[in-house]
Amino acid sequence: MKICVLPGDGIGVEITAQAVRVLEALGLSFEIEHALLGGCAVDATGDPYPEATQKLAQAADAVLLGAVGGPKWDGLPREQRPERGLLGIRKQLGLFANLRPAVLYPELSNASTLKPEVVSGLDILIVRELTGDIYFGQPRGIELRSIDGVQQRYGYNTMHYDEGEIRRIGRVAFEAARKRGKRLCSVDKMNVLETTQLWRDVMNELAPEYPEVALTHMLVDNCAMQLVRAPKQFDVIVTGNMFGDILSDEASMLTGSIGMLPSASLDANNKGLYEPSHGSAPDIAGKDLANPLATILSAAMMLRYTFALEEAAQRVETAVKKVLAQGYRTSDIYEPGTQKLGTREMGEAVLKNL
Ligand SMILES: NC(=O)C1=CN([C@@H]2O[C@H](COP(=O)(O)OP(=O)(O)OC[C@H]3O[C@@H](n4cnc5c(N)ncnc54)[C@H](O)[C@@H]3O)[C@@H](O)[C@H]2O)C=CC1
Ligand SMILES: CC(C)CC(=O)C(=O)O
Ligand SMILES: [Mg+2]
Repeated sequence: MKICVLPGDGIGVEITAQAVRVLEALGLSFEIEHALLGGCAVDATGDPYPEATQKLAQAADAVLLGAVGGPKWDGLPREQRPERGLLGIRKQLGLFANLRPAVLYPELSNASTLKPEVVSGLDILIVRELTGDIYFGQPRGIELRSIDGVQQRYGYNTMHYDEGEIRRIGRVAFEAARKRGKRLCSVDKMNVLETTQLWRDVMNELAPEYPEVALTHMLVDNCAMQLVRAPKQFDVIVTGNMFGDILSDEASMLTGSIGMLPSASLDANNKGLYEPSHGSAPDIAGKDLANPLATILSAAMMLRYTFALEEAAQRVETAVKKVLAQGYRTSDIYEPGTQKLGTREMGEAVLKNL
């Protein structure tokens, strides 16, 4: 069982260290190797996804990732940006299915930005397509063009999906809904974007194969509103890469913090990359303030999806629940009456409960 760990940048280093300790404490025979991705890789090699990392990631059964990016690298040419390394590994490993569970732990009811009665029992799964859409579409660029006789900078990106890409993520979402609450909401912007008209058509074509799942559709702007109005109406949400990126950050706050939202990015054979849904949080990096629970819960998803170690996954998830029940909190989910811990201490509290 080979795991490639890519801490990345900013808080990525601090939070993956805690998740690795948890994995090691399980007493399973993992071979764990570390490599560079993102800004740290640019600094060391000039490439956000260097060849040595590619080899390790391809040879591993699973990848555990922290986060990449930060202001230090913002001025670089687009191809050298840390985020290109992240898109690169997702594409190269064929990780088209991004599962982002937004689950409210009852202890965090007051940390949610919504009233406890609106979020109690919240359990949404966002299924985000991860290797297509406008994040990958060609052509793209910023160039000088003559427009209305004036030389101007012109920026452009291309949104596209083929029906095969939509069908395979649709199947993942229907299967997930079948195993859960049997409700699937497909989110698009079909009223203005042809790409997402196709998205809706393909979802409708798949529906007869899953008669036990109730498929509905929602425009993305309405979905953004409904998530904060009445989030419990959702069971599984399936959407494209960009909409899923945005909606999952929004959904994270219903659970108390983006530091609580794990993710699994899977290929067709459940080889996976596991990472928290947040970024490198430069504002708190290096201060021992970051919440490591999203990364630890991502490691639990790794145990479940890639290694089929359901019992070990549940051990980790139970340890996280116990830590919250014992009143331990990092700053992002702190409220009076609870005990504030740093990143490392929170990792230790999980370890003690394993
Ligand atoms: N998967 C990845 O590697 C991602 C990378 N990024 C990159 O990260 C950098 C920063 O992006 P931002 O827009 O600031 O998003 P961010 O997710 O890094 O941070 C947004 C806010 O959430 C807080 N936050 C994030 N994770 C937290 C945690 N575990 N515990 C406590 N608080 C946490 C941060 O302190 C910040 O206030 C950028 O370079 C961006 O491109 C952004 C999103 C995902
Ligand atoms: C490079 C970005 C697409 C990363 C991100 O925000 C995400 O995957 O959630
Ligand atoms: Mg994001």
